Amino acid sequence: MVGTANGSRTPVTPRQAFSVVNGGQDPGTRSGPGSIAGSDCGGIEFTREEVEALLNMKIRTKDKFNLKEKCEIMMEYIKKLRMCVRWFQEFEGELSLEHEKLKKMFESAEKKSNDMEMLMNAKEEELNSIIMELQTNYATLQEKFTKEETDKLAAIQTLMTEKDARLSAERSQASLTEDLEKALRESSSANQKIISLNDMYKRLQEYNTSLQQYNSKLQTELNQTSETLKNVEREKAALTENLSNLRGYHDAQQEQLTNTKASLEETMKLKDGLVTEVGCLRGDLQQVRDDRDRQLALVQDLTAEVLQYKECTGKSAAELGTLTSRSVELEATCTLQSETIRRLQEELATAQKSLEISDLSSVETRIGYEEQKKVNSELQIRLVEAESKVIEGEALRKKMHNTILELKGNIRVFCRVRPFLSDDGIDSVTKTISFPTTTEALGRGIEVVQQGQTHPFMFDKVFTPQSSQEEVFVEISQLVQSALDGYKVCIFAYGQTGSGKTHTMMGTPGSYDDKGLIPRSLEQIFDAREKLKEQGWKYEMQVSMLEIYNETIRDLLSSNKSCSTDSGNKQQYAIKHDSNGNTNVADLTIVDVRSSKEVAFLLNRAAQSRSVGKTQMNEQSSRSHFVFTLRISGVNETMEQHVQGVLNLIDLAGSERLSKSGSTGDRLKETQAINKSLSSLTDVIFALAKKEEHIPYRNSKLTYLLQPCLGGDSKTLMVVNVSPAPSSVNESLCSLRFAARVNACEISIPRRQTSMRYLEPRLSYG
Ligand SMILES: Nc1ncnc2c1ncn2[C@@H]1O[C@H](COP(=O)(O)OP(=O)(O)OP(=O)(O)O)[C@@H](O)[C@H]1O
Repeated sequence: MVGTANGSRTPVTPRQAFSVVNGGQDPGTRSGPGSIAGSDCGGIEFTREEVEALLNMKIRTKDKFNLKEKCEIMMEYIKKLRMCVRWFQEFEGELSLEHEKLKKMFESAEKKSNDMEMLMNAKEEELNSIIMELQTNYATLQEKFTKEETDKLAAIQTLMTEKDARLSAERSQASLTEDLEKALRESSSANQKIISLNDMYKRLQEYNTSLQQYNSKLQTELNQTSETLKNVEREKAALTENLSNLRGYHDAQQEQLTNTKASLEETMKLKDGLVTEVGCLRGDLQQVRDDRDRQLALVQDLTAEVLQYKECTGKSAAELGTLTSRSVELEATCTLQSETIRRLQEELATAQKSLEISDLSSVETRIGYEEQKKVNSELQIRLVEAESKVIEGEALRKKMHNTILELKGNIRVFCRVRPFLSDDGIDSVTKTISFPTTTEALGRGIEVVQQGQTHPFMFDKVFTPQSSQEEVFVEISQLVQSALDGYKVCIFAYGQTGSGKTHTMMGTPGSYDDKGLIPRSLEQIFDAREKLKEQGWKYEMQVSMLEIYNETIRDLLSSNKSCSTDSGNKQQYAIKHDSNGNTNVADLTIVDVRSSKEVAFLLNRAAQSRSVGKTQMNEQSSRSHFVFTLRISGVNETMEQHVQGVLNLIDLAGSERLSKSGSTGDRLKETQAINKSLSSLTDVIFALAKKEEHIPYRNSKLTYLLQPCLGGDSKTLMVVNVSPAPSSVNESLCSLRFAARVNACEISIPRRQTSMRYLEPRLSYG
């Protein structure tokens, strides 16, 4: 389409233009070219078809020989052609103008487009950075979204639970409505009762007031009891001192008694000798007396005979002489014997006198002995009383101490020093560790001497090398018991290699007296379970055991050996904590147990799976952290109560320094992993002590696993084991310093996990 000659761009359809050329006639209906109105072409336009039609037009006349007509038509045709040519020229000029204009427009458009492109590039860069930012935001949002999604799922679950609860509440509401109606019916009769109840209410109010008074009295008494407790503490100190005095006195009395006994025995021996001597003398005397009597009888017989002879006449003087000389002889013998008898009687009297004296002294000694015995038994009774008072006072102290610690939320720390071993070297005489005996520090203090300098420490309890496994267990038994009451309990042994951690936790295999805390705790728990049965409690127990070796969790109860490491699958043994502070380790073998024997069997199995390495320090040194977990779930249907406790018993790997362990190669890697996790433990403890906002639990598997025990609401006890060897003094000092920091660390107050509902069948880890 082309424009009008004057440049106006009024559109003209081809038919219009054609009709103008053909003088308003349709070319299809016309045989010749149309005549042009007017002499020039101004305002007339030609279409391509019209131009072609004009060029192809054949001049036909009715009469072939009528030249005039032919000439006129030709003239007309030429005129049209001229008009067409003029239009064409004008149109061409117009077109070139248009072309110029368009060219200019194109150039300016091109410039604009370039500008636009530059602008677009800048814009694109800007947009790219915005996109990047948005992508980062998107990732964060995605993360948040996932978290929200998880929260949402949890919320949905809670909602479902609440929905169930609501439905049951609705059901109970319906029944309550029924009850209400019933109650309304009863209310009229109850109204009458109200009057009497009002009376009772008044009386109750009075009772309440008296109770309040009683309560305030109790409060005062409590304050007094606290005061008394302080007094008891003071008394205990005095008693302890008194006791030690009494012991000294008792020892002296005992010694005196032994001496008296010895002298009594000697006197008795002397007396026996004298009695025997007196017996002999009496025998001799009797014999002499018998002799004398016999002689006297003989003398009398003879005298009678003499008299008889004297009377008789026929007796000769010789016979008389003989008889007289015999009688003189006999009289002399008699005198001699009388003398002997007198002497013997004198001797007897002396012997009797000395016997009396010895009897007297023996009676005196006996009286002294009896008195001594009485004093001794009195002392014994006083000693027993004093000891029972000390024990009572100690129990009270412990209870108060526990309460204070529970209120303070501290991690409790016990320290145990093992005895000297033959492997500790030749220097067993130098004493680097001592135990102060002052009232304040008795049983709680320990002092380490390093390069002439004494470093004192105080813990909740200090066990000397003489302390038995039983004594250690007695101190933790209450803690173990509380796992049955629904508390989370965590006991872990810390210390350098060979300091006695495994001995404390496990004991010596096969030795009954040397059983460690783990077997003793289990025996206590299973015994207590039997006793609690009488009160309607039913308990279910589950055991799991794992070790963390080179920052990798191993399932020690897994029957599939190839599955016992998580190196291949990151999801396996993943540690997860839920919002209730419970911990679960994915895919960990959990075994239901019914007796301590079953657990002992599992402990044996775990011991076989444990990785044990050798270092220069300890032939059987364990190179991994061992975590024993007992989950306890108790139900009391009568009381409608459910408790869920956890007992975590942990034997940590040795805390020695690299230089001391002398490790190389794989052992070095192990030591580094152990040190990493132990230093993470230190970081966590220190962050907790400083009450920092961020606690780096995730820095190691050990701390992440123990998160609820360290910063949560569990009862936690650390046993720091120490070697008495002078060669280990630096390590001992490090361990004790760490333990002191742990002791000062406050965690939240232990919370009992108890509910009226039934809990999940798979109990949580911690
Ligand atoms: N209280 C103790 N009474 C008697 N012997 C003990 C005592 N404590 C430790 N021992 C002995 O000391 C040695 C080392 O103890 P143990 O293996 O328990 O140390 P450990 O700290 O567990 O070492 P590791 O870090 O290598 O596991 C053992 O032979 C053990 O029997």
